[in-house]
Amino acid sequence: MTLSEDELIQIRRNFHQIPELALHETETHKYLLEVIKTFKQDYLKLKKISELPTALLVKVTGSDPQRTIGYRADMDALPVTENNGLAYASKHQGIMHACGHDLHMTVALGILNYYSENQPKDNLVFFFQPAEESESGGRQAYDLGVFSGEYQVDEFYGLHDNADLPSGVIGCRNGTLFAGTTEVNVTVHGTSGHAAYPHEANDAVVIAANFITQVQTIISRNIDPTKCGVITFGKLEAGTIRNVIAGTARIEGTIRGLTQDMIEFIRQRIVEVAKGLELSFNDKIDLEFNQGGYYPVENNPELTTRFINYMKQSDAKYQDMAPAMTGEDFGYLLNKIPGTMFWLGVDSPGSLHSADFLPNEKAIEDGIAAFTGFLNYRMNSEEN
Ligand SMILES: CC(=O)N[C@@H](CCC[C@H](N)C(=O)O)C(=O)O
Repeated sequence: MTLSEDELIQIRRNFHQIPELALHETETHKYLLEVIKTFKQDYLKLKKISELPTALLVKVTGSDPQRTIGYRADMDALPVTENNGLAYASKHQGIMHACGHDLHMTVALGILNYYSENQPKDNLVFFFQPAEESESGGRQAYDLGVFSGEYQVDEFYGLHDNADLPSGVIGCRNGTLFAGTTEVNVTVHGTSGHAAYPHEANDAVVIAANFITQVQTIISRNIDPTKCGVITFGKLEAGTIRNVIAGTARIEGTIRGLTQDMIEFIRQRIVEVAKGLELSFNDKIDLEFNQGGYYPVENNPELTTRFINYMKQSDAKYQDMAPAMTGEDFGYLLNKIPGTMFWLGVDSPGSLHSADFLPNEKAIEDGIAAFTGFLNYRMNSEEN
């Protein structure tokens, strides 16, 4: 049975109530299986990955396959406490689908549901991917070799919802769509002591404050203003009480650039700033960098031109986009397999990753219609 709009919205709300952090998506995985079991099974084949147990691959066997087309939907949520007063709010304290992966999975299920009823010409592989926000689930799956044999994918597609685009609008661009990112962890080792005797201690809070301010000058003073770079420290922890000088501080952040060269440049300058602070404060600063699979998201020219041309002449609402500084480990998959990532507008009052993120659920149907329309054209048009 084809899922109705109300059923799809209910599915998204069910996902919304059970958000789980990267690599812990067990309830989500179980619910995905529950939903997929209600679909007609004739053309479907499910594959689990023992080393990545929350992931799920679903193959739809084509009637006369020329190729295998992959579609990825990410599954994980964020450590954010929801602030929307919803009847279907998160049941998991302090965790929220603040990046819309509940909606991504629902769109994927809608597309899968359609092709479970209407056998596609080409083979399709749906990849429900854990750990997009951290831990690089896409990269892990690829490196485990899951996209091989009958799950080998010739071209890959995936969407991300966009809070600022009108609901249902498809946004895309050829070339770089998203930045590459690298996670950075900083541990400042000072010496603790009494608040009244700062000269006998080495205050890690003061060093951390200097580190953060100096590192921000990399963006404002070291990079060409016409090129894009971002450094954000989203987490800072130090100390235990007001009258004890903190001996250590821990800072966690992310650096971003539209090219790998920019990421490398920012990384190198952070190392230099840390060395300078070690000299001036006589402390020790440990740095850890981890790019994982968060490569710049590079859309394939040929496939993306076809995708954009289709969207422009179809019933879909389409908008050309500038590159964004969001990251995605779909960048790793697109580095290995050609494909296209695109935005789906959800017109949310709160931004992505905020406690107020609230996508317009009407976008679910629009996303399904736009992408199934594209797939039917890709698979059946003479000129392809
Ligand atoms: C779409 C989105 O918001 N993605 C995340 C990806 C995180 C990458 C990595 N963990 C990092 O923080 O650099 C993003 O924050 O852009």
